[in-house]
Amino acid sequence: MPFTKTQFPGLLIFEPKVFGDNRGYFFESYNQKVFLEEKIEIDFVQDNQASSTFGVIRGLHYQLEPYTQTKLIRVLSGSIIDAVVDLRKNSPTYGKAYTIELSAENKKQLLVPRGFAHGYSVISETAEVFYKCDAFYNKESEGGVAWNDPLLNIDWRIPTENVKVSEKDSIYPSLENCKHNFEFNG
Ligand SMILES: Cc1cn([C@H]2C[C@H](O)[C@@H](COP(=O)(O)OP(=O)(O)O[C@H]3O[C@H](C)C(=O)[C@H](O)[C@H]3O)O2)c(=O)[nH]c1=O
Repeated sequence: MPFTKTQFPGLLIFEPKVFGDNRGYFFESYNQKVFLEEKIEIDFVQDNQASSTFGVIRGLHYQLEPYTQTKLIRVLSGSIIDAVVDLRKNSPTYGKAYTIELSAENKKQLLVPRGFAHGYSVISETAEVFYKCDAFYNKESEGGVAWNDPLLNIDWRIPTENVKVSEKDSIYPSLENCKHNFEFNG
């Protein structure tokens, strides 16, 4: 079964079957049939790709309704610590953070439902991250939570004294002061 549940409802680890041989490997990085077999029906509409160097943190970001995004995240090269925070107000894991190492080597993917803030740190020299989204980018609906919120206590596994973040990522509020939350649909 290519999907592994986490303690966070709807947050799944996806590990497609990898076909290795003396040339290298092949795998279907996404196949709608595999998701539909598990009753996971997502209409992805946008693919994103970002390259970052060691010590970068991007996040923790979300988009507000009606532009909330489900994301399927994987790493094309290098390694990241992928982090999500459950912002679904009635979820049993509301306010909790989850982290996982995603890498070109482990070929793991993370399926992040709508209602989570998402970010990642780069723990290799460089990392290229690719993710599918089921809603379009909408700058005006962007929001975020502080990557260094002490209550979230995310272990980014990089030295944070000289972390590389964008200007907007250095001014997002802590979760406690974040005025946004989302519906939880079980
Ligand atoms: C996200 C996005 C950005 N852009 C433009 C806007 C900026 O001119 C430039 C860089 O955007 P930003 O600094 O917001 O990129 P990230 O910091 O990687 O943002 C992402 O970081 C975390 C990890 C996420 O999960 C989100 O997908 C997204 O918020 O790309 C676009 O044109 N389309 C897009 O979908």
